[in-house]
Amino acid sequence: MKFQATPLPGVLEVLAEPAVDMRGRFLRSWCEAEFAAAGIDFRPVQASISENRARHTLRGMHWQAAPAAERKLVRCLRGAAFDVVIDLRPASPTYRRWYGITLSAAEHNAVFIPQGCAHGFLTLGEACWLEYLIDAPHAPEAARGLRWDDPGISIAWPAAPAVISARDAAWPDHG
Ligand SMILES: Cc1cn([C@H]2C[C@H](O)[C@@H](COP(=O)(O)OP(=O)(O)O[C@H]3O[C@H](C)C(=O)[C@H](O)[C@H]3O)O2)c(=O)[nH]c1=O
Repeated sequence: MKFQATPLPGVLEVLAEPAVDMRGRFLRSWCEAEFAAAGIDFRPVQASISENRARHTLRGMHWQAAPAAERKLVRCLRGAAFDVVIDLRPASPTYRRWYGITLSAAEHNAVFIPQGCAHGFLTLGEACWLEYLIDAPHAPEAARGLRWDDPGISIAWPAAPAVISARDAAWPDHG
């Protein structure tokens, strides 16, 4: 796997290096040693799958408050999604900046999200599934969010959401 920096410090695109033969592809989706060699101490304790039926389903923008903060590796297992990370680390030079990346099952690219960043995505087709590898146990009481169309963040989504949960539609601006 290859690790590519993004404009947000610590947010990385992780590119697969599939072994391709006449049967198909085999690719390493996570490797403690390869992450460590890239300077990333990432040991997941939870793997989750987000199955989304409709095109332009939006989930986000979420993060977990300390001490339940998470590092996440997110990839698309089916279809494609516009995936967005927002830097919410006050000491970061890119504080309150966002970065978007298209994740697809065809590319098998992934995005590594450090602690202190909000995450969300918009599906780009029907039947879009994403997999999360997370390095902290789920803590519902630590869930935090900001609205997907926060004017102070101004994410350039490819489309408005057609499907969004009431909770996600009701998050406040980040202020
Ligand atoms: C997030 C999470 C949820 N769950 C259970 C709890 C609920 O019974 C169910 C759905 O949870 P929720 O509605 O919070 O899921 P999303 O709205 O998709 O939230 C996620 O989507 C955004 C885009 C994220 O980046 C986060 O991983 C996460 O906030 O899965 C778990 O068991 N473990 C988990 O880590």
